[in-house]
Amino acid sequence: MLSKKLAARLGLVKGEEPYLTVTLARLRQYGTPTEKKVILGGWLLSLLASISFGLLVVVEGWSGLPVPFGGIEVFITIYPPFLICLWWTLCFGWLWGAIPAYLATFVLALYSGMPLQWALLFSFANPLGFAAISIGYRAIRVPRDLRSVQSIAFYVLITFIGAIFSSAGALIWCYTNQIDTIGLLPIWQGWWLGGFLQSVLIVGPILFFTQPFVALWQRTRSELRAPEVEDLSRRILRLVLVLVLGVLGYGYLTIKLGVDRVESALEAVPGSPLLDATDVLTSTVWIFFWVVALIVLSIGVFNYRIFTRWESVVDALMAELSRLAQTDYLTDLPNRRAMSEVLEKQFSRFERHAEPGALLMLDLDHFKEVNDRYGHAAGDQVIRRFAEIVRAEIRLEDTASRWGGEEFLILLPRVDQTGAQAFAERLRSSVQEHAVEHKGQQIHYTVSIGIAFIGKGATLDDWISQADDALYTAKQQGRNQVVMRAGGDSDSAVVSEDAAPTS
Ligand SMILES: Nc1nc2c(ncn2[C@@H]2O[C@H](COP(=O)(O)OP(=O)(O)OP(=O)(O)O)[C@@H](O)[C@H]2O)c(=O)[nH]1
Repeated sequence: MLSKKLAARLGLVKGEEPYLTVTLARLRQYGTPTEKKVILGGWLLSLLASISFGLLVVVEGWSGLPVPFGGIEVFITIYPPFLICLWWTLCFGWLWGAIPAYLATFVLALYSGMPLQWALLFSFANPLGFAAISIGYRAIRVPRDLRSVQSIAFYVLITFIGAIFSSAGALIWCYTNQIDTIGLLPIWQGWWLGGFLQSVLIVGPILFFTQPFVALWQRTRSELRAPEVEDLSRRILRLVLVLVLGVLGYGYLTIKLGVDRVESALEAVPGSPLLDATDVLTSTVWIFFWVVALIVLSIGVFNYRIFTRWESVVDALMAELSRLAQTDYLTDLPNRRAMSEVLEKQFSRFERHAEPGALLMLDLDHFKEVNDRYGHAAGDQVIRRFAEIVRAEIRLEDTASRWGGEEFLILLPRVDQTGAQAFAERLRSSVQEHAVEHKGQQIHYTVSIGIAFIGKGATLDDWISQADDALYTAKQQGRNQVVMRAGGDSDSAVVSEDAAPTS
């Protein structure tokens, strides 16, 4: 996954404002009484208003305002349920808008005499448009507050696509009302244009004033949000498909309905020289359409390929960056920052499941002398060799880190005192036995080890400082030895001692 910060800075896919959707189940579980009252009450009111307005549209015969568009008079529909439900979709999530939109249209369709099976299908038109819009905002996380060029541009694009999908209802409406393709053109044009204009001119300003408050509230109420399950490239792929289908569907219907209209008009004048010219024109328009369709498809595929490539490059870079930030450059062991995270996890496992764990603090003895006598490069080599020995000794579930300078910290989870002691002793003697060769010289060195166990009531810091104390005792007692300290117990026990020269 992409780093949030980086992607936000790029302003491309994970902006500051993800499409936060509130789920009903989470609202019931985690919502405050006021939130439940305001949101559920508001939504139920919206549902009632949508159904009532939907019925009014049919009862009052609001068939749309006639407006000249593209050479014909189209009937721009005003459909209040669309406005209300689009707002809910944009601010709370698809289901919040889709359910009232579906029910409002369903009641309207049945009232106007549409057969049940067609009404069931017809009512999906607006939810379909809303789905396209929410897919868009899920993939491209531009804010919905319409306070920037980017935010407005995306809103206009995605509501256009949403309007095209929603206008699928016009096809069913005309079919069930036996309106032929000639009559379908002005209705369909008016349907999508109406949806689009309502989105931009009415819902847009409402969104401008309300969305910042909704977003602010949603940001602070993360427990109400639906968890995100899909990865980014799937979301982008869905958006590309929706855009391609929307644009092609729009182009296809516009041309098909326009051409049908011309052809039927020409049937009335057989033998007219216009027929030939129209044939040429329609064929040309269709060729143009298929060429554009191919171009739109290729651009879609191409953009998706660029995106996935970019995402995998960024992912690899981020993984490498995070590895570098967590790794010690000299030994390749986890560094102090990484080890601190591991320790916190182990400590919480101890607190929750009383899972035992031993912490070993190790320090190379008289290391200053090694540096002074053989040089800093030799000292580095000793540190590297020591890390190799540690790596060879630990199990898969253990974590060894360079805590700083010539100090190391090793965590042995699920280990008892005997096991920890045996491990430390093995390590200590292995170091003693393996001299480091540097420029033909044998450098002998030793290590002192302090062990501490997690104790009840102790904090993580206590645990680390107990290991440190044990190490200090080991140093005090002559170095090259292991000192173990049980959790919470201030008594330390020397478990091994084997003084040895450092060179
Ligand atoms: N070569 C090298 N030396 C380092 C590195 N990090 C720390 N040191 C050196 O390690 C030495 C640590 O010295 P001290 O803290 O005095 O401890 P010591 O000489 O090991 O003595 P005791 O710990 O008491 O046994 C210092 O000279 C540091 O400069 C490193 O990455 N490379």
